[in-house]
Amino acid sequence: MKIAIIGTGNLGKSIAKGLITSNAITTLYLTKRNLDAIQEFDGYQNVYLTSNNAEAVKQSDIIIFAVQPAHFETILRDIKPLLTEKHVLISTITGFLIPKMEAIVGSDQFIIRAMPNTAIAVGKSITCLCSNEKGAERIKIAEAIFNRLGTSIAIPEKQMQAATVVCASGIAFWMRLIRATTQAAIQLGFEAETAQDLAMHTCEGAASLLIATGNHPEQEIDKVTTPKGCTIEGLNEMEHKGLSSSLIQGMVTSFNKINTIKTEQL
Ligand SMILES: NC(=O)C1=CN([C@@H]2O[C@H](COP(=O)(O)OP(=O)(O)OC[C@H]3O[C@@H](n4cnc5c(N)ncnc54)[C@H](O)[C@@H]3O)[C@@H](O)[C@H]2O)C=CC1
Ligand SMILES: O=C(O)[C@@H]1CCC=N1
Repeated sequence: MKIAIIGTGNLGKSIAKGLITSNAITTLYLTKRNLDAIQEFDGYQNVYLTSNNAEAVKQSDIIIFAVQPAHFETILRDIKPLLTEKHVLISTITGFLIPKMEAIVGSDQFIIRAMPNTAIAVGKSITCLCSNEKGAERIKIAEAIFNRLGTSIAIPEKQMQAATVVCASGIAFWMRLIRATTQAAIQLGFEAETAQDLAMHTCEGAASLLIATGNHPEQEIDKVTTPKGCTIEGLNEMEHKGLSSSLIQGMVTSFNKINTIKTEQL
């Protein structure tokens, strides 16, 4: 696959790492205005670094946009004359709706929106996808790419904002939980490095159990909570302090914020 990433920042770099590691590319063009920050990709076979978006678009079939929302419209207008029937446009841009993209490049383009997260760098992103009518003909290509870099799921565009909070921002939420459990482990006597190992592998184990079994979290909790034991004592104390409520309220607040920000201000 000949892929270009337009805007190789935090997310673009994560996607690039995933694509390179999984050998998913024939050629990969990475664009950024200042190339200093992406020199780590210099020297990989068939990976080209450039600040010339037009060049990257001309040389590629699949164009993944990962710029800040405020920059996207200008970039789309600039590359519009270069688009041909080979191009599939995949936008990761938060809050930039398909009708707005169609108004710029036309509804006859293959347009897909993807909401991955930074775990794409290690092939573990859950990526939500939606497309315009034309793009539905190419959604399989997007699924093929993102399934190599984790798991993908097709959703209606109206759920993309919620997917952003749950999956993209979700990485930050889970990191904070891992950090908090690490701090607790240190207080309980582990060295910092060991404490983090214990916290992150336990987190991975919990998620893997649910993925492998399809069980509900409470089924797995029931297996751990010995009557009158330490687990239920700790769990109930966390709930008295508002653990579940705090997470739910935080995510709803995050969602409300996304819905109030105009694309130009994001
Ligand atoms: N960071 C994340 O975890 C996620 C981000 N997103 C979306 O992805 C987009 C990018 O987010 P980040 O990577 O966090 O932002 P970022 O600011 O780290 O990266 C954007 C990159 O685009 C480059 N850029 C700006 N103008 C350009 C141009 N004209 N040509 C080429 N490159 C240009 C910038 O130099 C920068 O490196 C945003 O729209 C965000 O909503 C979506 C899901 C997750
Ligand atoms: O925090 C943000 O607004 C963006 C959207 C998802 C990840 N970063």
